[in-house]
Amino acid sequence: MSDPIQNKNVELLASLDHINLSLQGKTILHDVSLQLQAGKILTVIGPNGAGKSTLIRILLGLETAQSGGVYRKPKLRIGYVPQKMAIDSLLPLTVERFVSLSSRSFSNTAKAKDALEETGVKHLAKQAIQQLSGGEFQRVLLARALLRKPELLILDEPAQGVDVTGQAELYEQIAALKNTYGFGVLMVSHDLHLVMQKTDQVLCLNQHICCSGQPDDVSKHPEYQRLFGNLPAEGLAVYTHHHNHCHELNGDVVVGECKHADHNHSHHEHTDIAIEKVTTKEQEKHTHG
Ligand SMILES: Nc1ncnc2c1ncn2[C@@H]1O[C@H](COP(=O)(O)OP(=O)(O)OP(=O)(O)O)[C@@H](O)[C@H]1O
Repeated sequence: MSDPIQNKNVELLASLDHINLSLQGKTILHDVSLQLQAGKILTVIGPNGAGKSTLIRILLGLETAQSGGVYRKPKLRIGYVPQKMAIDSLLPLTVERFVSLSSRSFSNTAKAKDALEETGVKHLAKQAIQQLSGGEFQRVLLARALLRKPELLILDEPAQGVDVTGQAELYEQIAALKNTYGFGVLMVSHDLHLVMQKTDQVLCLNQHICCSGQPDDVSKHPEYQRLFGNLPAEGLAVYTHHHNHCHELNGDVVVGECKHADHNHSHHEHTDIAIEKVTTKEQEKHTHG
């Protein structure tokens, strides 16, 4: 984001400054800048393979950019809700224990319960972590992140596996928690319409920053329109691809073997529209195909 901070009173928590990263000869991020401020929600949207998770990894210090600057406020406390987390199905682990284990004060289950209450899943405290639904698990991960008393909360697709009503509630809750605690939020999302309502700034990423700004402005931007626009809100389903199949470039599901080794990403290498209008029939194909 090239705009300078307008309000000097807003606390800068972290920033990326003209970040460039290539991996195995492929550009992953090109000249990406952003600023994260206390009390503000920045949402990064972009098609699969756009570099959203990589951008988070750079902010967290897990990946190093080839050029550009990364700033984190000294001793910045970051709460992180990952995109996915594998938990051993045989591990006897209650929700309460899972949350308290990840805290520095791991013996304090009272704090874990408070955090679970804040995210609306206290009633699940004694349940086995493996038995949770997708939406419940995301709320447990959110509770776990809150225990760190974050100044910056980073969420990588927090609403995956959550139905539309649940997604709206989750974004509502994140915004409410942000208002209560005043932390800054960086969120990666595919949920264009829902996310727009709760975010202060949107950054549309596709290796480079296609456009950024306030949600209303971004949604009218030609680059945003090219990537996500001209699709009616009604009947539009944007979903994360956890594939057991491949697509043709036109979006059709390939019957038979995938041509590419990495079929999770290969079909997203083109830079045009990478979201699909899913009709009931197509959804059925995805479910059963
Ligand atoms: N270690 C690596 N080596 C080579 N390429 C990589 C590596 N890690 C990630 N990539 C590639 O970088 C690109 C960006 O990946 P990233 O996970 O950041 O995208 P994303 O926007 O989060 O995608 P999604 O929405 O599918 O989660 C992808 O094309 C991915 O295949």
